[in-house]
Amino acid sequence: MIITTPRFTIIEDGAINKLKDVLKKLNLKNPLVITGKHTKKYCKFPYDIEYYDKILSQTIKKQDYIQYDCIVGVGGGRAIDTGKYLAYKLGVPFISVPTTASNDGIASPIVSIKKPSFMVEAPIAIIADTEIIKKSPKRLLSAGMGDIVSNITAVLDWKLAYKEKGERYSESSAIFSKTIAKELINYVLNSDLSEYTNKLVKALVGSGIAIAIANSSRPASGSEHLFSHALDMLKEKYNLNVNSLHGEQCGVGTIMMSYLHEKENKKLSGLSTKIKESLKKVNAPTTSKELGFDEDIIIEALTIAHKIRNRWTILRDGLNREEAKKLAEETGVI
Ligand SMILES: NC(=O)c1ccc[n+]([C@@H]2O[C@H](COP(=O)([O-])OP(=O)(O)OC[C@H]3O[C@@H](n4cnc5c(N)ncnc54)[C@H](O)[C@@H]3O)[C@@H](O)[C@H]2O)c1
Ligand SMILES: O=P(O)(O)OC[C@@H](O)CO
Ligand SMILES: [Zn+2]
Repeated sequence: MIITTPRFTIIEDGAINKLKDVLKKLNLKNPLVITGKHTKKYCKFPYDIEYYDKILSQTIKKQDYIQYDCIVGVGGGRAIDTGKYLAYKLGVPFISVPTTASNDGIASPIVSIKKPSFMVEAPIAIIADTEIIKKSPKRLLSAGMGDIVSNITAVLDWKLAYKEKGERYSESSAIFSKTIAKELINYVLNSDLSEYTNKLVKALVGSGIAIAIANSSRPASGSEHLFSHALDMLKEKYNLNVNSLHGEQCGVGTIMMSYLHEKENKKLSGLSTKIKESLKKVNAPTTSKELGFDEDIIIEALTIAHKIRNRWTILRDGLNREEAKKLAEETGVI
């Protein structure tokens, strides 16, 4: 198993201006920049630029990109994910330049733009300009909290799979991932949030690295992500016009899945409420209404989540409609 982690990680105001130095250190000379329409304004570099939706609308042919020796993703989750995917297809390194902090894709060795998500190499460098990220839409920064609290239930599910199914489990990456989430939750609940963005970026980078060390998304993706992926599936199935973000969906999923864990383990009592309070403090959604879904979609997502992928979690062989409805009601999600 080859574990790849970023060579350089820069998290500071003005970091984007160091892209040239990082390329030089890595002996990379001709990048292609992948970005989105709202974030092209940050790409003040002398390199070729393509929009991520153009890349996704066509079949990637290696010969069309032969002149580039790396890909640089500048933007939100989809821009970064598309750049990471293109780099994988071309067999060249990827440099992640997030302009917001909405999920841990900024550092993870995972491509989610194609379903199901799959492992690729970690970005060779992460350049997180906190000055730009701080100015990004607040809603995106709230969504990032959802992809961090997810680590709590992801690790609980991973431990359950180890105990009940003998699945491979890495204590070190589990503790790393869980601690990142607990630290951010405690900071959010006990502070004025003045350092929130900086701490969120570090947490998302750490979460991506925990995935790299485990060589699996297990430290950051459990039953709460199954619920989020189920919502994504239902959005497509029913052609729903709901623009909820990955992190927002995962946050609501974490409230419910931590409640299921709490019911089986007295030592966890109060966990779901604490998670909900931390999401509320950063204005992240905590109900189906705030997410934009009708109650019956939430219930249906809960009943199909366990089938999304072969990953053993607290959902075990799945909830029926009554159990799903009860869970969503008792946690205040519906
Ligand atoms: N690979 C992984 O580990 C992983 C994990 C979770 C999600 N993802 C990917 O992330 C996507 C979701 O990402 P998302 O929640 O960021 O949504 P998104 O990428 O769909 O939308 C983010 C929006 O915010 C805009 N934006 C970003 N930075 C901005 C800035 N500084 N100022 C103004 N606008 C800015 C972008 O242009 C975009 O319109 C998923 O579809 C998936 O592809 C990947
Ligand atoms: O493996 P998945 O479930 O796509 O998870 C990846 C990432 O979303 C974890 O935060
Ligand atoms: Zn996630």
